[in-house]
Amino acid sequence: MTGSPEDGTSSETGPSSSETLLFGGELAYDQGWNRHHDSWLKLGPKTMALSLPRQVRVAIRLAHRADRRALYAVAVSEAGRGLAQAAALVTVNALLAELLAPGAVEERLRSALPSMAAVGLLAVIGSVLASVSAAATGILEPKTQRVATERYLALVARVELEAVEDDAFHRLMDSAQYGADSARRMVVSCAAVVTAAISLIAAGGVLVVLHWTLLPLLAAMAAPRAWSALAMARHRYVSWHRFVQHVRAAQMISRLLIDQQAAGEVRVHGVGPFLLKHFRGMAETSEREQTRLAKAGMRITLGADTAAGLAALATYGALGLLLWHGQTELAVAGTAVLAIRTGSAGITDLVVRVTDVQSEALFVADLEKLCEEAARRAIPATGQALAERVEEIRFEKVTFTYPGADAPSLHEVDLVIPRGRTVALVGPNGSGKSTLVKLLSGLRLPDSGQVLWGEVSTAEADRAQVFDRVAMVAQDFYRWPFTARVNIGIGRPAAPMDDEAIAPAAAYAGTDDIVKGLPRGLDTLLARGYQGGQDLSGGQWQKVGLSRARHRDGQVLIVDEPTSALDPAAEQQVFDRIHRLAGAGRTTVLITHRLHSVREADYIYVLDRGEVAEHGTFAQLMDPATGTGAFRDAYELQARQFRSPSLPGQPGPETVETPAGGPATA
Ligand SMILES: Nc1ncnc2c1ncn2[C@@H]1O[C@H](COP(=O)(O)OP(=O)(O)OP(=O)(O)O)[C@@H](O)[C@H]1O
Repeated sequence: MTGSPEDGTSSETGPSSSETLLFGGELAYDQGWNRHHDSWLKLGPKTMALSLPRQVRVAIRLAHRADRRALYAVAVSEAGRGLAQAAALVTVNALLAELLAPGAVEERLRSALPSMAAVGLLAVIGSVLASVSAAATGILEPKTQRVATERYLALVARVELEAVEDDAFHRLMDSAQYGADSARRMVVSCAAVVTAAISLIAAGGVLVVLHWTLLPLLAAMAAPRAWSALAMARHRYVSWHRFVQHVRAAQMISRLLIDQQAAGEVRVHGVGPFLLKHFRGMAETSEREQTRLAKAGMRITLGADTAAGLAALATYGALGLLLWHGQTELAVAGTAVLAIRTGSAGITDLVVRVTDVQSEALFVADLEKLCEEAARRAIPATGQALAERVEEIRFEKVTFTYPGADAPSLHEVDLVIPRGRTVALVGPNGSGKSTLVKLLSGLRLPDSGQVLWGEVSTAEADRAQVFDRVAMVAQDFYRWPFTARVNIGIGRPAAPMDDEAIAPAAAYAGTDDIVKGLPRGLDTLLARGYQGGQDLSGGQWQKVGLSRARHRDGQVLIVDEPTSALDPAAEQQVFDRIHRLAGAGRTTVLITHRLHSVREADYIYVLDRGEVAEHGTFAQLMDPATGTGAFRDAYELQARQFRSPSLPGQPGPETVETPAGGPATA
């Protein structure tokens, strides 16, 4: 069956028509787990059995780190349960022998009493141990997940910025998130494997003692069910990988229908019915898959149950024959029936659990891989110490190319930032200003040349010390979905965040006035979509960002486009404050396209296509005798936009005079 994008129906195989229309083809999330698709299916029972100990070790190591006592409790109680089952089988054998022995009924009952009591006691012990195991697993599960998550998050937070922007590393991070959850589930599955294995060994052992022929009969009975469990697990796994995309896409469409940002268009453009139709299209595809899976499950189970039934018939027939020929006693046959039942359930359970452990282990392995990779790409925790007082930061022939880029973003840049001065970086879009400050602050390292903090280059320095001295308001500074207080205080997360500590920073950038207007003042949540949450305007956020940088109190303040969203009065105020800070001994690096605001900078570097086009003081750059014109032309272009010939008293564009007296060129 094929469908059309208009009716939202879908074909049996391949992408649905809704998928084709909305996503341009089969929607394939670039998730790490996709890579497991083949690897798991290639695993035969032998490989699975051989690799099992290693997977179990990984889970146990994590659980051990999470809660040693709970892990021991699970191990001991699961082992105890298996042993109790074995003991129960042996005791039942004795009990049946006593009950079926010749003699008076009263006599037989009396002699069987201890065995009866023992069977009862063993059942109680088994249930107590099962409860202990369930409780301990309940404690262990979330802790194991937390330990696994914390471990990789701590490592990931320390990797170089380059790794964060690397697609391959991102993919690994995606699958590692599943790994933490898998580690949790693996603990449960491992505990179940222990129980299933012990009860199987117990049943097998008892059968061998009773009559050796019963053991292969047990295997014949259990094999079809084990096979069906394995076959169904594989079916579900393949199906999940194929159809998880559809399910996710349907979820994504349903989220769009209630998305705050999309809400306007959903209503005004009538997008609602369109999305709803395709939601159904996507959901129906996965529903069809569920139906197919259910039918396949029915066929497999029917086949397996028939085979198991025939094997059971053969087993019980064999038992009957043994009895008939007097090769075994009735009591022994009774125990054998119990052992066969326990054993076949044990084998099926074991296969299912081992399959679970195996598939979860693939994700746990990803987690391990991520941790190794994150440790390898971590920012070194050691390095040369910076001088107490760094007199200047110097770029010496610094060249830097982003990974995968064709051309360098910075090329042989030389630049000096003296202590306590304001240095402005200006230049057209994409000229390398933001890249330069990333190298300055140690977030990136040069490919060649060096960035020196005093005598120490950032490549050799203890980078934690470099970061410690920098306060930064980047162009895309982060809007934390926390309270206003935290949004300022997070500039120095280890310091107190009380009113006294936050107030000066809030006042510095005019955030105090914004806070006064918030319903809960500093404790107002700045995140939409939560109760009591509120958003700010772009300019208000910019003030919060500046307050955060002020609160950080770093020796070097880097402000990248600090006023792009501010009104003219606020903009003037911010620049005044930035310059005042520099006067107080703080070094300031200012990136801006508002060229009039760099008049007061001590030094200006003009970048163009990753190179320093010219540098000097404002007066030098504006003077045709000393400036190349790169800065002066841009400055004049901006200045002219404020002068309109239609306004009385304003000169026309063609007659504009530069401050240095030279004619302006457009
Ligand atoms: N993460 C990145 N990966 C690859 N290339 C990048 C990355 N960031 C920036 N670039 C490239 O490096 C060059 C310099 O970019 P940069 O952001 O430093 O310019 P800018 O001067 O700050 O620009 P703007 O004034 O627009 O903010 C540009 O060509 C840009 O496309």
